[in-house]
Amino acid sequence: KPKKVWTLSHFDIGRLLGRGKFGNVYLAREKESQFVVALKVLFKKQIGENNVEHQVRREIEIQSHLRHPHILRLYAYFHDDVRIYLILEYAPQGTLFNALQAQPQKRFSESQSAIYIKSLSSALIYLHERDIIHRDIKPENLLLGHKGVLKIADFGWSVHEPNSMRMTLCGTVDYLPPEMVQGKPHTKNVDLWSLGVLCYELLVGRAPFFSNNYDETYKKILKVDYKLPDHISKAAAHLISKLLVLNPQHRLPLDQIILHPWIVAHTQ
Ligand SMILES: COc1ccc(/C=N/Nc2[nH]nc(C)c2C(=O)Nc2cccc(NC(C)=O)c2)cc1
Repeated sequence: KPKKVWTLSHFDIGRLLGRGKFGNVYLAREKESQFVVALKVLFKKQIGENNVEHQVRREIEIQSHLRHPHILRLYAYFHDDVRIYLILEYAPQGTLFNALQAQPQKRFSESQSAIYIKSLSSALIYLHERDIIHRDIKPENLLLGHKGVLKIADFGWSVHEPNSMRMTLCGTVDYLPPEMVQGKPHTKNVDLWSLGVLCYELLVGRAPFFSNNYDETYKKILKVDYKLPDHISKAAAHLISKLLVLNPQHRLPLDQIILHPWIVAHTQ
């Protein structure tokens, strides 16, 4: 099927959805079909200045071929002299980061958390089968579609609210696994660690190794130094303890995560 060449004139541009380091995300509607999308605008100048052209190309190449219910679609892309435009699936309920903040106790129930972890695990199985790793699964990079269906939405450029305090110049370090903190090469098992960090954060409302400065956080990560509040069930605590494991090879594999009693108990 010949590739359609898209231009900005094919779209009505709507409100700003969020800001990012390399550009902003706007609600948009394709004029002919009235199909609603999210249009992410990346500035070539910033991309050039930060030497991430190759990363942009690779991320677009990967993302445009992925088809999974829990991975945000990249439908197409186009560019002009100044910007690159990504035509992305629109997820109406916004980021999981925002949804977490909106919770009365800033945390989700065990059932809701298990549903999110199962959705993510199935997306990661799909990605790992294709040797795609390190999808940077933190709440800022996860979106909620119709009916609150979770979607991995990162391109490697986490798009964040202007006020998401956790953003540092290179993004939050809370989710880094020990091997990456030590600058060792990372394998797909980094995703298992991040899944454990996310599971903790969804249930508790803060990251397991959170502290006020990088060095403190790094120290805690390398010692796997975290505590679980009493309200966390034994089953959830068990799953987290099988993911926040120093040795990447000893982390619970994805196919066993979706069969874990805590996941099974909450997702039928
Ligand atoms: C400010 O309140 C909002 C509520 C919902 C949204 C929905 N965004 N949905 C998206 N679909 N596809 C993409 C890509 C996006 C997206 O990037 N959203 C986005 C980006 C940065 C920040 C936020 N903020 C929130 C609160 O979700 C959303 C965006 C903003």
